[in-house]
Amino acid sequence: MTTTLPRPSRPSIAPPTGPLPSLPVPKSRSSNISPASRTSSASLLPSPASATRAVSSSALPQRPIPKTHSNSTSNVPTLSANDSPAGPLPPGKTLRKTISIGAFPQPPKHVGRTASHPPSPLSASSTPSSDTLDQRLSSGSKTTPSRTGSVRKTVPRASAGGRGLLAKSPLTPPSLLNGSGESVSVVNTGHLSLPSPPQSRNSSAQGSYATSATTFEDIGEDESRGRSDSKNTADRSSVHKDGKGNVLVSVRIRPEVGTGDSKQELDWDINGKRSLVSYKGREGGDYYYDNVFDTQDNNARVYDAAAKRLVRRVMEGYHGTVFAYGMTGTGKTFSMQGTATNPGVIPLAITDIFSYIRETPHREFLLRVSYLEIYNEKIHDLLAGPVATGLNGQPAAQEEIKLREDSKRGVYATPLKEEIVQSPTQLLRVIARGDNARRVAGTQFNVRSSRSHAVVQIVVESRERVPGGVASLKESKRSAMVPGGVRVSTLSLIDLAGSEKAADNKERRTEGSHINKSLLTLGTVIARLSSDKDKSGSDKDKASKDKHLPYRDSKLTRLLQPALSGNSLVSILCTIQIGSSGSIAAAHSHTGETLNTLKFASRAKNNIVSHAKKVDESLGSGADAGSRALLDRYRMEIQELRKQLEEQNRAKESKEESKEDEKEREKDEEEEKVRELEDKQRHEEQMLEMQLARTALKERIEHLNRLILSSKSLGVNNRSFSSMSLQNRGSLLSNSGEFRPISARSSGSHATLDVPGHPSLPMEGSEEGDSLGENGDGTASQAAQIQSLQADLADKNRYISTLEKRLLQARRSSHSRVSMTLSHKMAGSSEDGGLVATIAEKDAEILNLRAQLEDKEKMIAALTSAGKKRENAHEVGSDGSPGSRRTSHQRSESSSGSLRVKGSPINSVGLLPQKSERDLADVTRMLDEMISGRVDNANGARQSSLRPVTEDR
Ligand SMILES: Nc1ncnc2c1ncn2[C@@H]1O[C@H](COP(=O)(O)OP(=O)(O)OP(=O)(O)O)[C@@H](O)[C@H]1O
Repeated sequence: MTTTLPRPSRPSIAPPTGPLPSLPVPKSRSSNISPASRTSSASLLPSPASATRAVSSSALPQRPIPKTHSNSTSNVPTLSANDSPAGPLPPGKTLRKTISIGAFPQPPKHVGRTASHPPSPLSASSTPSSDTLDQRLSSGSKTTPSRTGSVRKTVPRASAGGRGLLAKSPLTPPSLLNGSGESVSVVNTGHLSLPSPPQSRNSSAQGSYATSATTFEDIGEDESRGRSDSKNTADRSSVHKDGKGNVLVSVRIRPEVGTGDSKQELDWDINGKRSLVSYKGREGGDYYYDNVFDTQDNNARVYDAAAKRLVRRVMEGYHGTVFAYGMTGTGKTFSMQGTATNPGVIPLAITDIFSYIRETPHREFLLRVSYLEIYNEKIHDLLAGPVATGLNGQPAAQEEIKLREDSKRGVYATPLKEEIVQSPTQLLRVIARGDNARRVAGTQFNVRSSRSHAVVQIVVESRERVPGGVASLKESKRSAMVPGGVRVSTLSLIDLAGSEKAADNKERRTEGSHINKSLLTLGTVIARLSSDKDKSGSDKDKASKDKHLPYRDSKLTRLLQPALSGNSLVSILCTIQIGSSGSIAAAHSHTGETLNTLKFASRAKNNIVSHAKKVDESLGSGADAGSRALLDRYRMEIQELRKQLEEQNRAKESKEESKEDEKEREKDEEEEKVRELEDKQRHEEQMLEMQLARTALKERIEHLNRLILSSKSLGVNNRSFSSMSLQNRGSLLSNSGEFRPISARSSGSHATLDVPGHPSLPMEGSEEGDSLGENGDGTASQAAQIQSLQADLADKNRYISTLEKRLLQARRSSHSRVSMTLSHKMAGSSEDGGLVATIAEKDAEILNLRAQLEDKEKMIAALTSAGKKRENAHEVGSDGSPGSRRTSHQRSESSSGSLRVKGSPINSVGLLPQKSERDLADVTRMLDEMISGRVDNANGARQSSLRPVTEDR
C-alpha cells in the first residue's frame, strides 16, 4: 500500500464535542416552497410556511381524522388481493404462512423483551428470542391461539399515543435529525454522544453480532440455528437456494393517539413475539413477517432487528437497501430518522458504521454520502445547497439530475453532490442538512408529511491495510504497490412518501398523485417479480425479465432497480396503523390501507429474490479515472503529490547547495577584499617608508655633496691649494687668511640623519682643538682628517647598507605582494608605472652611492698614500736640511703659492724631493678629477633622483 488515507476520527469513543448540526424547525418547509427558497428552512423561527401549516394542523384534531373514502376517486394504489397483479388472494388466507426468518440478526438467547420494560435504545439487542421464534414456528397455524404480547394487553395507550403525536407537534421535541437545534439533548441521550455501539448497542462479538464475521453466504448456517421444525427447514432450503433470505420484511404498528379504544382495534391481533399480524375482519388473516414491532417497540429495537445486520454486511462489502413503506402518517419518517430521545434507523446505522470501522483496524475506509429526493417525479439534490438566483430574480436553472446505469455502479443519479465524511457527527450533520431541504407539508393525515421519497446513500470504500506496520508500509510506498483492491459497497436508506387519499389542496393532490403513482409502480414491480421468478433461472433470463419489469415507469423503481432485482440485501419496514381515533369511516379507510400495506409486505417478502454477493475488490488500475473508487483515486493522487513533494525537496536541496556555494563565494570575495586592503595598507606603509628612506638618502646625499663640493671648490679654484686641501680636507679658510682647521664632519652635522651607530657630530662652526695637529704643521691634522673621513665613510657605509637593505626589502615586498597581486588587476596603471620608476630611481641612487663610496675609498687610499709619502719626505727633510720644520703659515704660503702657480706647485715650495712631488701631484690631480667628475655625476644623479620624488610629492 502506498498511502495512508485520512482515517475517520478514531477516538470517537468519546462523545462528539463539537456542536451538533443546527436542526430545522418542524414545519419550516412546505411543498409550495420553491427549491429556491430552501435556505429559509433552517431558520429557527416559525416561517410563514409553518404558520400556514399551523393553521392546517390546528384545523385538525390532535390526531388527523381520516375521512371516509368510500366513494373517493382516489388514485391510491390499492393493491388488494383482488386487483393485485399477482392475482387475487383467497379471503382469509395469509399471503405467507411460513416465513423466512432471521436472515439478518440472530437474537442473543439471553436477551428478551418484556412489555413492561421497553428496551433502552442503548441496551442490548432486543430482537425476538429464539424461544419466541421457536414458539412462532411451531404454531404453524393461521390463527393465534394465544394473545400474549398482543397490543390490547400490553400497550399503555395513553403514553404511547401521546408520544406519537407530540413528536411532530411544534411543541414537542424535534426529530433527532430535523429538530431545532436540540444538540444538547442529543448529547444527553447518549445515542450520538456515545458513538461506540459495540458497548452500548451490543454490536460486539458477544451481542447480537455474534456471527458478524459471517457473510451473507453464511446465511443458511445462521438460519439453521434459528429454526427447528421441518416445515421451516424446507422453507429455509428454498430461502437459501433462491436468495430470499437476503430480504427482510418487518411490520411496525404505530401507536394510537387518544383513547383509541375502537372496535377496529379489537379486530387486530399483533403478536410481536411471533412476528404475526392477525386481522379478523373482512379479508382478514394471519400475516407473518420477519419482524413485527408493536406499539411499544422503540426505534432502537426496530433498528437492531431490521437493519443492524444489514448495515454490518454493507461494511463487509455487500450493497444494502433499507426502505420504509406505508400509508401517510404511520411512522416511516419516525422510524428512519427518529427523535432526539429515540434515534431512528439512519442515525443508528451511522453510529454502527463508525463502530465497525473502529473495530476493523486491518482495513481502511472512505465514506461518502449523497442525499436526494424524488419530488413530483423529479430528482433534487438535497445537499446541493440553496439554488442561486438569476439576474431576473428567478432561481437559476439547475442542471437536471438524471438516472444513469453502468455495469459497475448500477443505477445512479448524476450530477449529485457527494460529501466525504470522517465522523458520525459530520455524517449526521450532512444528513440533517438534507432533511432541512426535504419537502414536507401539513396534510389531513400528517401535520408534517413528507412530500417526496428521500434517499440517503452512503458509499463505503474500504481496502486492506498494509500488514507489518510502518516498515512494510514504507516498503510498499517505495514500490508503489497496493496490497489489496478497493471494495465499494453502498447503503441506501430510503424514507418513502406515504400513500395517501386525495387531498383538498391542489398542490397536495398533485404531489399525492405522483407519490401514489410511484408507489403503485413499486407494488407492480414487486408483484411481477413474483410472477416472473419461476421462469428465470439464469442470469440471461434475469436480464430479459428485468426488461419486462416496469422499473422505468417511475424514478423510484428505477432507483430501486438494483435492490429489487437482487443485487442488494434488502430490508423493508412497513408501517401501519390499526386503530382509529376518528370516525368509523376513517377507521375503515385505515383498515383498507393497512391491509394493502400488509399485502405489499407479504409480496415483497415472497417475491424479492436477492442474490447479493460481496462486491469484488477492484484494483483500480485499468479502469477509467471516473469509475475508479475514490480511495484508489486518492491513493494515486497522494502518490502524485508525494512525488511532487520529493521533487520540490530535491529542488530545494540543490537550491540550498547553490546558495551555500554563493555564500562561500561571497566569503571568499570578502576575504580577498580584506587581503587587498591589508596589502594596500602594507603598500602604503612601504611607500611611506621608502619616502622616508628617500628623504634621508636625499639629505645624506646633499650633505655629502656639500662636503664634496667644498673640497672641489677648493681644488677647482686653486690647484696648488688643492694639495693643501688634501691635507686640510674639511678645514675652512679663515677670513684672515689663516687656516683654521675645522672638521669637515661638522659641516654635515646639521644634515645628518639619526642613523643608528652614526656618531653625533659637532655643531657647524665649532672648532676641533687638535685641528692643527700635534706638531702644529698639519700632519697630525691630516691624519685626523683621514680618520674622520674614514669614520664618516664607515658611517656612510653602514647607512648605505641599511638603506640598501630597506630598499631591497621594499622592492621585494612591492614585487611580491603589491605588484604581483595588483599587477594583473591594475596592469598598465599609472601607479604601477610610477612604482617601477621609483624602484628604478632607487637602484640608480644606490649605484650612485656605491660609486661615491668607491670614490671615497679611492680618495682615502690616495690620501693615505699621500700622507705616508709626506711622512717619508718629512723624515728625509729633518735628516739634514734646516728649516724643514716650517710654520703653518709658511706652508700655507707655499701651498697658496703652489696653488697660484699652476702646474709646478711643489717646485715653488721646494720642500719635497722631485719624485715625491710628482707622485703627490699625480694623486692630487687624480683626486681632483675624481672629485669633480663624481660630484658632477652625483649632482646629476641627485637631481634626477630628486625630480621624481618631488613630482611624487
Ligand atoms: N412508533 C411511533 N411512536 C410514536 N410516535 C409515532 C410513531 N410512529 C409515528 N409516530 C408519530 O406519528 C406522526 C407521523 O409520523 P411520520 O411523520 O413518521 O409518518 P410518515 O409515515 O412519515 O408520514 P408521511 O408519509 O406523511 O411522511 C409523527 O408525529 C410521529 O411522531
